[in-house]
Amino acid sequence: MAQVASIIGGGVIGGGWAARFLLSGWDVQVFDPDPEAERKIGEVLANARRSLPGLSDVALPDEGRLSFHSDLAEALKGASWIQESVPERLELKHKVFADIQALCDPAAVIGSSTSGLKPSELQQGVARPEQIVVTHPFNPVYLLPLVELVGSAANTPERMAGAKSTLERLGMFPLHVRKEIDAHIADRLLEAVWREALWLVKDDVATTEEIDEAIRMGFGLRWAQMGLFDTYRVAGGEAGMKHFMAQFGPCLQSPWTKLTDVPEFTDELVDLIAGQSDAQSGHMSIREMERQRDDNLVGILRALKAQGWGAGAVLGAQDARLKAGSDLAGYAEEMVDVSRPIVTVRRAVPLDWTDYNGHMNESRYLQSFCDASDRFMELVGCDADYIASGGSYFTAETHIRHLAEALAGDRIEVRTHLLMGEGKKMHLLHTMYRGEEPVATGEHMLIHVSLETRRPSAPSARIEANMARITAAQAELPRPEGVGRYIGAPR
Ligand SMILES: NC(=O)C1=CN([C@@H]2O[C@H](COP(=O)(O)OP(=O)(O)OC[C@H]3O[C@@H](n4cnc5c(N)ncnc54)[C@H](O)[C@@H]3O)[C@@H](O)[C@H]2O)C=CC1
Ligand SMILES: C[N+](C)(C)CC(=O)CC(=O)[O-]
Repeated sequence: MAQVASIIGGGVIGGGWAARFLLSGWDVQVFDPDPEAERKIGEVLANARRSLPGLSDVALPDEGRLSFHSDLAEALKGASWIQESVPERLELKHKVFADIQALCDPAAVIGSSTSGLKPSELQQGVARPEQIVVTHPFNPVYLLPLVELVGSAANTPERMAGAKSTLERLGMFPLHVRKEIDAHIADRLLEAVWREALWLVKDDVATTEEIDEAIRMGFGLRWAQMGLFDTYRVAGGEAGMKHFMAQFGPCLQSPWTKLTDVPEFTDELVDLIAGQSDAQSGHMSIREMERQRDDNLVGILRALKAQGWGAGAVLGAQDARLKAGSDLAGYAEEMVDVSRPIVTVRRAVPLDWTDYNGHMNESRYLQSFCDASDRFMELVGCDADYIASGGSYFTAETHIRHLAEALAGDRIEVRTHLLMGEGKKMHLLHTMYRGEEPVATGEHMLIHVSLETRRPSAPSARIEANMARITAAQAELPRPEGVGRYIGAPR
């Protein structure tokens, strides 16, 4: 049975949490007095569905059930995680916690999305302080892995460990903030940069657009992958951080920054900033900007995943977790039902696989079929150890047919039919499905080779035996439609 998350407050951040839980297979129950909450969450979810599933190279669990409740007790029913995301006002959060604790399971975690309040402040005067922890996420919650996990002396190590493990299973990176402090770690940094930026606009040094260019064309890109200290260590040259500090430390004493002075939010300043911001990007709606942001983030995150670095390493670990729990894990020759086409790929179409036509680019069909061939090779015994011992398959010929369009976020499955597996030859027909609709076929002839001579060679006896077993098991299957087709209108 799916686990249940209760989302209390479904605005920008609550909506993002709802998407993160739902697409990770949890049932989600929302409580928000705003009559527009259902529509707003629906729009956030639409963006999340096209971006989050494709971050993984393995299928996410089936989506959970989403429901909206006007009765708080109903929204809390069965919830093992309760995420509070109401406006940032301490007295409101206290009232909400009192209402929640009167009705919820005392074993459930109550996570607060607060950007700045300390857990000990949130816990003041509540019935069960130990139940409440800060779980501060980053927008968009469904894509960014960071969540600052902050407890107080009232929270036991067991409760903190339990919360951490749940967040990890959601594909997030819980950063344990060891000492509670106003605004945790990340918002302290963000506030400092924001304060400086406001001064630069107020003093007419730069426009909002020029400041954004200064970030996204340079150090913003660096920060996405190495953060502040590793970046500066490298900037110190061969002598590293000590040299960097000796060279640039004195600048901190000179008036490079306005530090903690806050410009007064006069009507004039608000109009100046909002006016420049409208001129900069007012031609796009907020939803359009969200989609552009998501496209960019998915590209960056997937590039980092290929490097196994930073946030990309978190994605890689999540993929490994999802794969380990699926039928596509490891070498399972005896466990797989080979009497029908074998599932060799199950995943969603990533945003960065789509092209100017708004659908999956043709190169990605080949990539998926290549992944399917790799999985099939593994199943017959041509796994990593076998390849390291010097034998492998090369693809000699490929024919792909496109039958329907696959769009970003679509869940696709490749089922593989062994048409012939004898001696050096392995003839495969992969069919890609969305649900039960065939989207494409890929017919491939692979030849077994010696990686030493780079010439065709006989496979191992085990591979031969496995291919014979699968050929026999699939012999009764109807010959798949389209096998042997060449380019041209069917005759
Ligand atoms: N917007 C941001 O960039 C981030 C905000 N946060 C934190 O998340 C929390 C929520 O912020 P946002 O989502 O931005 O605000 P928001 O204004 O978009 O959403 C707040 C939602 O709470 C609902 N609400 C008000 N009273 C309620 C009640 N008694 N019970 C249930 N729902 C109620 C409102 O109808 C609204 O939908 C704040 O604590 C904020 O500091 C955390 C990370 C980033
Ligand atoms: C502006 N903010 C303080 C609400 C921002 C955050 O808390 C985190 C974020 O997503 O930038």
